[in-house]
Amino acid sequence: MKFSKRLYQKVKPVWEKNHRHPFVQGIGDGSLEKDKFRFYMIQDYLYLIDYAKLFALGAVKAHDVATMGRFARLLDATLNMEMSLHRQYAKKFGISEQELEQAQPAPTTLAYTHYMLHVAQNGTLAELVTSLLPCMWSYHEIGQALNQIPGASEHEFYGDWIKMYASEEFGELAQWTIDLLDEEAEGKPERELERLEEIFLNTSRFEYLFWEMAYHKEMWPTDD
Ligand SMILES: Cc1ncc(CN)c(N)n1
Repeated sequence: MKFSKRLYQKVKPVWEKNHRHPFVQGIGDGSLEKDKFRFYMIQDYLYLIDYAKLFALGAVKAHDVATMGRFARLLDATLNMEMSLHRQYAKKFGISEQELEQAQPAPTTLAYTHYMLHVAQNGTLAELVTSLLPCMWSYHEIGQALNQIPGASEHEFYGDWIKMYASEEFGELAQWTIDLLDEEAEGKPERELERLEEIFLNTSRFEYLFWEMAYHKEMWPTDD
């Protein structure tokens, strides 16, 4: 069995909870309150700034030029494809790019990105890829599921979000990352595979916390 399949089975209950989350369901049926999406979009923009850095670290840790090139492509796609969706939504909300970048990260955003950056800076290439994979893989899965709901991808507000994450282009990037992890995991001792499982579970749990944070618009408990 491919290692990615083993990981998928391990986190299935968490990913199912993500699919059922009211924020995700609300995007799918168009009922999500816009102020929740606005909060999410700003936090997600900050999240993606740090997330993009993981690909730069991946290029540093890559063993060959072809893999470096793939990480460069992922970095470019994050900054110029995925984040342009966020910039479009920001425009709809009347938020400038400068305001977006100067926003304050919520505790969950900070905790999630800092966990991945810690793993990426201190761990192996396999650990780095494992930490960033639930983000890409689970969003593509969610995008595809929501895309099956009649009319969802044509929704005047949330349709663009669904189309982006369901897209073939996004799916190819996710698949390349899955394949890289399967190659990197091959021949590793069980002790190291268990460490990868733990990382994959942690970032899958962070995905759930991120939906929760957005749904409840969670910031620091005090304003100072
Ligand atoms: C929190 C989060 N997780 C995943 C993705 C998809 N790259 C995202 N934009 N934001």
